[in-house]
Amino acid sequence: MELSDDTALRAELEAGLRTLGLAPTLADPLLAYLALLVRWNKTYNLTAVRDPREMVVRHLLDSLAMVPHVDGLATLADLGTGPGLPGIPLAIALPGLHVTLVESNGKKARFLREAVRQLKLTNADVAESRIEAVDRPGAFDAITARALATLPDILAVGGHLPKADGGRLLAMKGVNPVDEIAALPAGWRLDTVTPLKVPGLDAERHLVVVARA
Ligand SMILES: C[S@@+](CC[C@H](N)C(=O)[O-])C[C@H]1O[C@@H](n2cnc3c(N)ncnc32)[C@H](O)[C@@H]1O
Repeated sequence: MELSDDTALRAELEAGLRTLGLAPTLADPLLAYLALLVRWNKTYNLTAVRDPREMVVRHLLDSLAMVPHVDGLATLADLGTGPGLPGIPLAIALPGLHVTLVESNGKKARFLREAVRQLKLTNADVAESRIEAVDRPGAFDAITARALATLPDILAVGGHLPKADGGRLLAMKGVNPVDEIAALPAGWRLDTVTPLKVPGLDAERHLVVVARA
């Protein structure tokens, strides 16, 4: 059965989208992305999460919980995006946002290019590169990263990418990372820490926003 025909999966995704205040019509492109991820994951090992139902919560809805914090930005770089998380769900939900998916692993980058092409995501591009080698200083309103590194380590490799005036790091974290916040490098300050409620997920989630000092 095609994933898009799995009515229980679709219902769970649509309910989650409603809870997040997002249009249930996003379920179609999101399920198309999920189908590609499930198919490629069999041979490419893109994510350890293999159950599509778990992917809906832990990948799609978790990424989309960021939407209110990204809405209104023009450019976002998703650092160490892996199979496109959170970047691809964000690009699907926010057509006015341009997302650059940064990933150094060749297999994952190949999947990303194929996903961008098949999903016709005109607002996303793939940078197959080490983050620290992305030569676009100050090009982005914000950078984001999920499951990549500590806040200081993310800034060490990607701190050159947010724009000089008002550029931010929006990091998805589990528990409130107080030790990482205390270790922020010079030139950066904590802006906000917002608990996120991901539909269907009990685990703690936080969005940490770090701004240029
Ligand atoms: C644990 S995965 C997380 C993937 C995704 N963000 C997620 O939440 O599922 C970390 C990813 O970052 C990539 N990565 C780690 N360091 C990197 C670097 N310096 N430059 C580019 N990609 C990097 C790895 O190849 C891997 O795909």
